Amino acid sequence: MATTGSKSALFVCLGNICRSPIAEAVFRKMATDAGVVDKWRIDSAATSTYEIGNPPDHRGQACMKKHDVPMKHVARQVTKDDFMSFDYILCMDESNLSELNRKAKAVKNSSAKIELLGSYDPDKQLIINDPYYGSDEDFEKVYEQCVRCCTAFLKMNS
Ligand SMILES: N#Cc1ccccc1-c1cc(NCCCN2CCCCC2)c2ccccc2n1
Repeated sequence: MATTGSKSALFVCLGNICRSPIAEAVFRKMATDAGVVDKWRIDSAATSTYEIGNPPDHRGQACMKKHDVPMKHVARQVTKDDFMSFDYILCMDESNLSELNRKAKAVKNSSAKIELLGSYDPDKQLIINDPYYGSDEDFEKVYEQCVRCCTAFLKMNS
């Protein structure tokens, strides 16, 4: 049950072990540092079933430790209820976006705003690419993009 003035954001990617748990953790730290985390429901999820029950990728964990951002998550797949209960569903690439819009069509009263997280990037990098087959550098790029986008998103919703 949402209280007055509360908002909610669900970060989504393909497997919910690389990009979306990083985005969730970065946003939660920013909201905490801004003193508003209690006004937010923050979570992340996958479009796929690939990694359900698994922790974040070890490369992402190493990146977040390097930046002193707490990250603790167990991968889950997005549910029909998510489309009704979150204000924002923020995803990483066009494949996530089309998959989410397809799933939303099967939900009677889907009210979430489904957007690319990259649409908030002041550097206009619209897509946050999947680092699964990539390097530590690719995870660092995901982190930097999430910092820029989450900063703008929080500012816009404060
Ligand atoms: N798919 C793709 C893909 C395409 C391009 C770049 C990355 C990926 C890619 C592949 C993954 N797991 C390997 C394939 C999984 N199996 C696919 C067939 C069904 C049974 C599961 C990922 C796992 C977690 C997070 C991101 C991932 N991303």
